[in-house]
Amino acid sequence: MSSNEERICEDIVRWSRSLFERGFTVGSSGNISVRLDDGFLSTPTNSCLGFLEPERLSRLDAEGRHIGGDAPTKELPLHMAFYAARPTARAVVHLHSTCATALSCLADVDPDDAIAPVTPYVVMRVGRVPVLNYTRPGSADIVPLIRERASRCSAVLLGNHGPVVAGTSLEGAVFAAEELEETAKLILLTRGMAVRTLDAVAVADLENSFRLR
Ligand SMILES: O=C(O)[C@@H](O)C(=O)COP(=O)(O)O
Ligand SMILES: [Zn+2]
Repeated sequence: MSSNEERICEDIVRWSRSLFERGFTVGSSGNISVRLDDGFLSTPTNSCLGFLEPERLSRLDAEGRHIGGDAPTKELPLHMAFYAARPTARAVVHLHSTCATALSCLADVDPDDAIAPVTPYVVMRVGRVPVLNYTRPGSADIVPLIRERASRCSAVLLGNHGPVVAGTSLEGAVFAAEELEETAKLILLTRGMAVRTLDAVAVADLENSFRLR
């Protein structure tokens, strides 16, 4: 393993532990992958994000075939679909964070954008977040749904399941997943209240000035 790959493995372990310790995901839920120059690294299936070991992370070739480490997350089709749709994506983070998952279960959420632009930071970090129809966890049925949305959206909610966020770096994907969760919390906290959202001019200004693709 190159020293660069070793460093990325350490980063995956460190960010995963941080997310777990702050309650962004529990048990063995959630998974993370990173795109390398010649393949991918992912968290192993059934692993707890709080207790990963760098040498046991799954190694995949450029086509997503398992070539080393423990067996990869069963959500590999989902991760690979994001990378295919977003050439600039270097990392994908899937969590079962509570509030974003709650939004993914609500029948009256806008399926084209579950996260209203209530603060500037969510526009900068996350953008539009569609809700995809429910598919069984690990099923390749999610692939066409991701293909349809992911070139325009860096984050989605899997229906009745939870958030998935792609980023141009691992840190960026983690920050976006955290911001998505915190904004979902704000949306739930203010449900039924007269919420003022940012107008289209403000949203466009933020997207043009700050949005990472
Ligand atoms: O919800 C699920 O079962 C998966 O999406 C998940 O979060 C954990 O799956 P593995 O990464 O295969 O452990
Ligand atoms: Zn899941």
